[in-house]
Amino acid sequence: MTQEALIEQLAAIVGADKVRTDDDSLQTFGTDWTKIYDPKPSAIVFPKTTEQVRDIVLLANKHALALVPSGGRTGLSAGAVAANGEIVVAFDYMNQISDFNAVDRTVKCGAGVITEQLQTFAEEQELFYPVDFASSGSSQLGGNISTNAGGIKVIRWGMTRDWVAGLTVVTGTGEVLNLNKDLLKNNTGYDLRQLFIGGEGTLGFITEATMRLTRAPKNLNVLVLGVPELDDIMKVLHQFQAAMDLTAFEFFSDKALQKVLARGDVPAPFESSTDYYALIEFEALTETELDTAMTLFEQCLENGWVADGVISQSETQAANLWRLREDISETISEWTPYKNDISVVVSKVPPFLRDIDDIVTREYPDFEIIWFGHIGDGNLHLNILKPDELAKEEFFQRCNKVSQWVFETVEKYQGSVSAEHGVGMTKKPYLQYSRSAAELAYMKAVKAVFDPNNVMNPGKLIDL
Ligand SMILES: O=C(O)CC[C@@H](O)C(=O)O
Ligand SMILES: [Zn+2]
Repeated sequence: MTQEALIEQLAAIVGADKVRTDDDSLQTFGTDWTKIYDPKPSAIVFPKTTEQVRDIVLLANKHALALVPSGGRTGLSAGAVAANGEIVVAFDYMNQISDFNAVDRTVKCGAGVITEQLQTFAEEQELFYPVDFASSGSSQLGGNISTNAGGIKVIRWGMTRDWVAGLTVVTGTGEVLNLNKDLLKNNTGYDLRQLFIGGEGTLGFITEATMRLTRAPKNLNVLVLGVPELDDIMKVLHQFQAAMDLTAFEFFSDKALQKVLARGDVPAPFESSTDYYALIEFEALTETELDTAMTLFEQCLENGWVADGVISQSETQAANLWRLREDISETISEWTPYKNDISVVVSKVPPFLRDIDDIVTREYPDFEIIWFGHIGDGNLHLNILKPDELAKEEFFQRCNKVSQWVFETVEKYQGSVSAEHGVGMTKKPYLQYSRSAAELAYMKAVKAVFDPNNVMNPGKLIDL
């Protein structure tokens, strides 16, 4: 099909004003935050309804076109990159929130609803949508669900998967499915909803989701502790978790902190510095929780695990302490980092981290290495920063070589090569370190059932 005919056919489905081919739009909507691949889509289309998405998918099947879904484009694994002339299906206009049900504590959201929009809506109902991350202001629910996004509160409230009551999807054959009917209990066989959560748009596109809401936490307190030894962070976690429920347990290195502080937006947590820091958040419904936290802090000091610490005295201070952790990713993006988002079960974190740290410090003596992440979930973010003088291609080539050893260690510890960022294109070559050959064969077979003509986000997650 000629480009002209393609635009005409797309315009017939969504209207001429909802198809864009100008260079600016192609560059913007053709990529995500990965910065590795150059965007090269052939058109951007903005459907407004599930039926329009279905018609786009049918058109793609008829003419062997490739479709890439696009949400807030905050992904870090190139899951929403169109680098091969694909048509980008952008969900920005499908951003309605409707059908709030106070009894069921559910609400219907278009795929293009922004995470923060749902969080604010929940607050207005005196409820809470707990999945949260630094990109909440721009990430969209369709993308969150397609990557099963995690974030900073997983230790208490779980991943996006845990909040999806029902889904409307358009499969790769153009079938519209309403999955799970928002039921809490539904044991009628295979839960197809779960295949689309974390499916990265490779089986079909999510157009609507019913999301669950919950009670809002009260009086959240934030504690930042300076921890000289990496291993001791896990001892601190264990000590706190044995005595109280935490809403977050994060960590970051001094190198990460120094980068954030250098921007001058937030003050240092305290005067002394240690190699690592733990950020702990907990709900204090009464004074008792605060007293418990203070006692635990003192015990950690006495045990020599912690050298210094601060507890938030106001919401502003709590927000500033959070920024020390939450601003890291955006701050270091200036160095075109090579990203790893790896996980193991929590009990294996200390030896796993030591092994990986040995590999990267040995193999990258001239590179800056930044550790941070959701250590309470066993999820570590390892970012290698590109030296200014090194070309992007050479830098990524050197990183790819070391990746193999990193992922062999992930495999040895039975961990995951992608904890919460998804697979996309960047982690696809390494999937076999986390998934067995038999699993991969089943995944391929599932892809073939839902998308036999390989029109849905081809080249991502798994190849047909
Ligand atoms: O940039 C990263 O490596 C992690 C981004 C995000 O998952 C975070 O936890 O801040
Ligand atoms: Zn993260």
